[in-house]
Amino acid sequence: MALSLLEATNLTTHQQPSNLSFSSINLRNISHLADYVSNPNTYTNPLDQNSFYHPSDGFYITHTDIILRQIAHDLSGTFSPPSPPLAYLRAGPRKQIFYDPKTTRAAIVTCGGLCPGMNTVIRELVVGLWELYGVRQIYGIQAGYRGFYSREPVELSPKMVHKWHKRGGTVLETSRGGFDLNKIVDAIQHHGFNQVYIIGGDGTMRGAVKIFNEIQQRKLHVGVVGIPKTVDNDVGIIDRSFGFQTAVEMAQQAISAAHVEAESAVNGIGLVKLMGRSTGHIALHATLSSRDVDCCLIPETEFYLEGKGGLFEFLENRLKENGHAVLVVAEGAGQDMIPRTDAQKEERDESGNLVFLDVGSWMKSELKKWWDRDHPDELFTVKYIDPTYMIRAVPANATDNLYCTLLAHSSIHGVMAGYTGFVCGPINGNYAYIPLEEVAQAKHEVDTRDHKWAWVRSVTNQPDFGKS
Ligand SMILES: Nc1ncnc2c1ncn2[C@@H]1O[C@H](COP(=O)(O)OP(=O)(O)OP(=O)(O)O)[C@@H](O)[C@H]1O
Ligand SMILES: O=P(O)(O)OC[C@H]1O[C@](O)(CO)[C@@H](O)[C@@H]1O
Ligand SMILES: [Mg+2]
Repeated sequence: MALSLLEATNLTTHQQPSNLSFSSINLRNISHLADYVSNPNTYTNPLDQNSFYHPSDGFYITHTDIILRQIAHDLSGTFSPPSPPLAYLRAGPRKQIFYDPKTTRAAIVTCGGLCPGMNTVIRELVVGLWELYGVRQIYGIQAGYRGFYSREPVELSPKMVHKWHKRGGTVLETSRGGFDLNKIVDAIQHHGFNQVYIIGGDGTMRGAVKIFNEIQQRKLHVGVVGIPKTVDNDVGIIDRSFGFQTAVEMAQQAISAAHVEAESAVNGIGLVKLMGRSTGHIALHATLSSRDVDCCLIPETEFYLEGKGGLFEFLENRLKENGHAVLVVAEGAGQDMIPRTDAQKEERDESGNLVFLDVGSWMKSELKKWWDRDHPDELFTVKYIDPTYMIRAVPANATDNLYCTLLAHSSIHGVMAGYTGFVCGPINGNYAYIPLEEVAQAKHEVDTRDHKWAWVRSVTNQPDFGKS
């Protein structure tokens, strides 16, 4: 929705800041309960009475507070960001809310794979709803989407969740599959939930869009918010997903171990497989942080093993020069090179995601075959480390914990203000409300044409596999 700036802000001309040079903005519309529930009641934000807050001028965020998606601009005009510039509503407490805390019943669910910080988000949703808004009916849905209709909700309180941020995983439990739209929305109605907090990855967000649409269809006074969780960092629009930094930090340990093993062997190769189904962000960031890596393979770039410019030639040179090499492979890399049986071609997990073969084991065996063929009389060692679940089944580090807290509180403020069908996340360091559908469709892949991937290649000196 493109609005003129004056329309978007309702400012009179004399109030318009004189140095504002955007003639219009593309402010992404966030659905609101008032769009389809007739005459919803409104209340003054209880933060007004909260002795810790003392809301002063500017404390409450208004519908005129926006976050711009694109903050880098080229004044020469060589690089043109989208015009009109994309903007999102800024997250934060609103003066007027659309829920009576006494009748608010919130449900929290976690879906998909684990990610550091899930428990922190749950904890902070509970504590935030309780302490900031005085909500007392807060429930955890167990075992993912299927838990809405197959398990009894668990009542949550600040006392109960007090230490959850110290624990990895999700105390509520999670699962894949089990998405039955009607059963889920029926259960939401049956339990009288009027706020639903959905923590999950791309698949979860696609499910959340359907729940939100169905709730609108049924004209229910129920707010739906998605809190993006993905250790792979593959959710688009937001700066990064929570838990990602923790995972990268954990990956360092595996890379260091692989390096030590490789260095301590004759012609030693340390091979590390890291998570990343369709994106190589963890592998890329771990490589850049570690500097022990000689080659990083990600799903976004193809590679080949044999011949000129191939991986084996590169490793051979590395072994000649240094006596050892470290190879990092994202789990989704090279999947089309691994032979699959017909049954394996069809294998899917409960959510319908293709089951990947273990690229690390395959690579280890290919490396051995190559060396035995080309250097039958020389020693050679491949040490394969697969820290897959170790990097995501840990509690969040301090930075991610803080991030989870702000994310949870910003989500609560948005829902209490009547917004629905949105995702909360940081854009250029500021928390914003983004339409759920937009996030469900956006994908965040490694851009192999940008400077970060060039850094990886310059740090490792790895081949470009015929790309340039
Ligand atoms: N297109 C879809 N429509 C409705 N529900 C979906 C859809 N895709 C996935 N889901 C449901 O969302 C839940 C989580 O999906 P999935 O297993 O793909 O994990 P995810 O949310 O992508 O998290 P991650 O991949 O980061 O672990 C599952 O219950 C799955 O059934
Ligand atoms: O074994 P699980 O629990 O299905 O999770 C594995 C998947 O989860 C992810 O971490 C995404 O959350 C992927 O990188 C990986 O393919
Ligand atoms: Mg996913």
